[in-house]
Amino acid sequence: MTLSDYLKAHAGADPIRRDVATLVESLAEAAIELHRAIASGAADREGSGGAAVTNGGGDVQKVLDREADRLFSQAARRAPVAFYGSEEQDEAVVFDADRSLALAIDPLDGSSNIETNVSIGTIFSVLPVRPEHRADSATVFRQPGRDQLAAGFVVYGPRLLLVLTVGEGTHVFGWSPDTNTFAHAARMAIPEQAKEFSINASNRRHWDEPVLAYVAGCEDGKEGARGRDFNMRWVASMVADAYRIFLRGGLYIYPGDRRPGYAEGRIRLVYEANPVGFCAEQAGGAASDGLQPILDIVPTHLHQRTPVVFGSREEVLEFGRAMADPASRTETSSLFGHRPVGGF
Ligand SMILES: O=P(O)(O)OC[C@H]1O[C@](O)(COP(=O)(O)O)[C@@H](O)[C@@H]1O
Ligand SMILES: [Mg+2]
Ligand SMILES: [Mg+2]
Repeated sequence: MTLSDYLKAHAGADPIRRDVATLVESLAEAAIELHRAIASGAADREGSGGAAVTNGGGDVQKVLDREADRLFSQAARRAPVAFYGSEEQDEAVVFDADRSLALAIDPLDGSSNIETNVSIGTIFSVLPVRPEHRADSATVFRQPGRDQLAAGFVVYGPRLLLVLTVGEGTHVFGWSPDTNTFAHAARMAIPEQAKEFSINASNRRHWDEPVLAYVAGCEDGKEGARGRDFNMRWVASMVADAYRIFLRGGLYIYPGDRRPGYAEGRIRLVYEANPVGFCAEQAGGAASDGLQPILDIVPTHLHQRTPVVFGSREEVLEFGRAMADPASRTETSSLFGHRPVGGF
């Protein structure tokens, strides 16, 4: 089944679902274009002159970040998108407030890996536009992730893959260069148990006690309280870590830490944690900020950061227990260190 067939079957005669189908197809076309740009060596030309630019989040924008933003912005404009909120633009852009959808997007995820030929990606979240949003465009991206109509991510790796949920499970589609189409490959089911964890351990000295305690438990392996061994992986492209975790289980953790500006970690709620969280839940996994499911958080602004942990359901719960354990808690600064976890 092609992506197009899948979306048509989902949409039926429902006008909003048809709009979602049009948008997802348009994003998939832009992803193929970006894949071609990456494969052609555009990434190798990084740093070939021009002043460094930073986006609203303070991250350095690379040439490919801007090119990805241009491609997906055009794709959204061709589809029934009213509001376009991108990691690469300070403010949301209004295309036509009378249209039905809002798109929040991380056009290029894993930018630090661009020139190293490691998998990078695109993450997107589709939200409804209700009458109250038309008067004040800022409010449309304050909807909780639970309200998403569709979400997904593209992996530009050895294969070009699209992971998608429209609220009926999470599905992976693989692109074929022969037919130039995405074809359904599998419905994803994240294994309940994790054998791997993913965290940037170079930040260990900045972590709070509960995070230190959880990671120590994994590292202690069979000899420790967990009674089994864990492997560790960190690609530094969330899409690549997420796809591996969706396939074979595991836990991705980006906590708040004590570095200036990192009290709420690094990951953006609206266009990174929410779409991946929706895909994780729809694949039988879980996603939390340490206190509540990611999808229940009501965002305050487009570029808001959040601590995040997602992956195998049992391991997300286990992480939550470590966060709530008084024995591992101290009076520290970051969110995971302060907030009781559980009930997610
Ligand atoms: O550099 P760090 O701290 O390891 O963070 C890596 C994380 O940051 C991200 O690169 C953030 O995405 P961007 O490249 O879109 O800024 C994630 O993909 C990744 O998991
Ligand atoms: Mg990103
Ligand atoms: Mg990005």
